[in-house]
Amino acid sequence: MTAQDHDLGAAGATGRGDGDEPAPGPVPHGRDGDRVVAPAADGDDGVEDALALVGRRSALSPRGRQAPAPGQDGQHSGHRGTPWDEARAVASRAGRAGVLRTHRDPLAASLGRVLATPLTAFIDLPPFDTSAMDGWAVAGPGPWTVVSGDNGILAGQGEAEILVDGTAVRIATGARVPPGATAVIRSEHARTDGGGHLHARRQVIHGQDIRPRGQECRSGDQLLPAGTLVTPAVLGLAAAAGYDELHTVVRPKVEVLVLGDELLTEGLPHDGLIRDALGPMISPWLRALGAEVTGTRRVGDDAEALRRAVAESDADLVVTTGGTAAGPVDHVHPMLRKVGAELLVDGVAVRPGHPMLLARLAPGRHLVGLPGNPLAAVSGLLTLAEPLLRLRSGQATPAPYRASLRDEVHGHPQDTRLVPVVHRGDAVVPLHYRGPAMLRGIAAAHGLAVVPPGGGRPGDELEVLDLPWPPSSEGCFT
Ligand SMILES: Nc1nc2c(c(=O)[nH]1)N[C@H]1C(S)=C(S)[C@@H](COP(=O)(O)OP(=O)(O)OC[C@H]3O[C@@H](n4cnc5c(N)ncnc54)[C@H](O)[C@@H]3O)O[C@H]1N2
Ligand code: MOO
Repeated sequence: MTAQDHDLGAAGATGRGDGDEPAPGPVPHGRDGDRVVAPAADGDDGVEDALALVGRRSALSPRGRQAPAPGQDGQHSGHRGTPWDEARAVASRAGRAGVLRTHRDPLAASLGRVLATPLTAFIDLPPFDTSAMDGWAVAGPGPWTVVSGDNGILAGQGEAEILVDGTAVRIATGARVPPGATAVIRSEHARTDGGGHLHARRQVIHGQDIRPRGQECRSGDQLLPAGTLVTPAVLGLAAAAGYDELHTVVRPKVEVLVLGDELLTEGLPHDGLIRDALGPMISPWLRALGAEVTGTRRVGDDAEALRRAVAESDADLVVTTGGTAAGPVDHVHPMLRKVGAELLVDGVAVRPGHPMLLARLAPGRHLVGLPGNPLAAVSGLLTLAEPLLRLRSGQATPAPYRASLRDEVHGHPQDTRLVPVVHRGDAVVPLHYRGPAMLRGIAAAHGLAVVPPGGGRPGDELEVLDLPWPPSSEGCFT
């Protein structure tokens, strides 16, 4: 396989008291030191909205600045973060920066990549007039004299002799229709008599059951545009159209760094330690978004190990999990400052996940910092990593998709909310268990509804970010 550089890029809460529902008053849930006193039965810890309502942030664009020191600037100095849609636009622009690498590979190796150039028909399809049924090719009106016995014309044979008017020949599905034939009669719609003649049992229409040459496409027609994801069906079409290899965009290389000394990679949580939920989740999710994940490394809460891992990485995108806030071992901001990164997005006005960030490490190389709370990490994945990877892997941008909300979802006063939903008929239904530290809702979800500040009421048409895999079942937490 040859890799070549191509410049394409330059080119539920249904009122069961989920704790993430803000209350109408100034502070929704009481805080007790580190403990948040949430009103919820099945919801989350409520911290996000409590923090929002005490107004931690002012509006301050991070664009063009180096990473600030925690407590000195950035997300911990009181700014509210980049509006959600603006953050996605910045991530898209980051994904467009630089050059897309493309290559030509055999069909099977191209599955899951994106077409770098349109799929154009080399030939007419079908390439010849083809019988659509097993039966008889006939010429002119019947009855017809049968001109050959045995199997007649089979699929895969060269061009047959001209069929003269008043004659019929046996033909198989997929065989070339002989010149002169005017119709194909299915075997069950015809009978032969003892005298070697064929009689139709029903009316014969000119051209019936013949697939004419070029019915699906003519040579030179565009079958699929650049930017199309190569699915199994695309492989089939490409093969039918005569392709042996496909010209696709090289998947961007992504490395995942999982932060946190409290994380276990196996067994049951114990003694304050918990299982790493993001290591197993982020890498396949990134693959589903079009990335080639080169590895997932656990770097603990070691500031120097994190700096080294980022400085030494040759990935197009580094994704970190955890350590985005201002705790004593939250090393992402200081590390970005040390490696001279430029913060493009430093906090987003979205719940959960507001400490998420996007930084430029070098021209065409970026870092997405996902917050450690697992649903907040998903929010960061879809807000920042998804648009960046979509552009970086050459995928076409789908039109935003909206669906009607079935049940009310309370809004955050200023921020967008991303709420796990399932599709039910024409509507989406919000799921429970959607607190920032919970995965139970998203694991059953078909997508995330984008709930604007102020909330959504039944019947509102909300944008839905579908998850990059087919819905498996109806969610059971509505
Ligand atoms: N004083 C403030 N504290 C916090 C704020 C804030 O604005 N001011 N924001 C809160 C929000 S919102 C989030 S989200 C988190 C973000 O924290 P970090 O990105 O620094 O993440 P950690 O502190 O490392 O972890 C947070 C939480 O998530 C758990 N975690 C981390 N990694 C994993 C993993 N791989 N699998 C499962 N769980 C993980 C970790 O144990 C913590 O419980 O900060 C809030 N605090
Ligand atoms: O509440 Mo945090 O949202 O987990 O970003």
